[in-house]
Amino acid sequence: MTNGIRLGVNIDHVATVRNARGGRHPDPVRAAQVATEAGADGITAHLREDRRHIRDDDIERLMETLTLPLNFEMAATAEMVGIALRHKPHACCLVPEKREERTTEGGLDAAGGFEHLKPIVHDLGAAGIRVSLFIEADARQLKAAADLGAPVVELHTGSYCDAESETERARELERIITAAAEAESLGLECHAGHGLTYATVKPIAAIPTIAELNIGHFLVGEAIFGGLPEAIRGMRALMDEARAGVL
Ligand SMILES: CC(=O)[C@@H](O)[C@H](O)COP(=O)(O)O
Ligand SMILES: NCC(=O)COP(=O)(O)O
Repeated sequence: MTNGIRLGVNIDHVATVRNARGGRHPDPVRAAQVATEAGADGITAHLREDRRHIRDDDIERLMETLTLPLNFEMAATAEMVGIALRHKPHACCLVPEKREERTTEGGLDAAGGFEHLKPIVHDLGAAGIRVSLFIEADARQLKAAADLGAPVVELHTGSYCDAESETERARELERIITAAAEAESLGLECHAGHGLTYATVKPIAAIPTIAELNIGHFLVGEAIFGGLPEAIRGMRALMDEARAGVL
């Protein structure tokens, strides 16, 4: 951990490139090793129900070889809970999934899905897994996360990153700042992620109550041009600058 904020590197889209051709290259588990050497604080991998990027075998190999904490992103389904309970990763982040979406649209409806989520959060927590809920920066969802007994929330930064004007981006940032403060007052550890880039990371990393950012797609894209270690080190440097007040 550096300056109080951790960088979790999401390796999903290394698997997207591999799966475009089949076979084994590029290997997301090798990417996790490279990320470890480059100073990542954790590795995130999302086993989608349709297995479009990360596959079961990747999770098995990560659990065997990884020296960093694994943040296992998963839908709140019986199948995924079974996989999580078998592997017991450091953390499970419950995310919403739609078959037809290109990427994770919006946050988990922790309030609307309270009764469904309650036993899942309980069972994962009872197995010693740190449960996180990937939610929108919204007071109702934060309250539901706290009432569910999840120790962690991850705020979806997609709307902030995709904002089409500076006014809209400022409004989205304000929502995240307010939610991060609310999370702290509810006793929740606060993470954030989705769509973050060199251009958008600093205002989010500067929020003092955010303990972790999970970043993947942009880093994998940058790796094409300058290598994965350089991309990770570049992101790490921006996060550290933001934390030190250099915006
Ligand atoms: C939940 C989330 O934000 C990530 O898992 C991530 O964006 C990579 O997976 P997808 O792009 O498949 O949503
Ligand atoms: N939970 C967000 C994540 O792991 C990374 O999202 P992205 O940077 O790949 O969009």
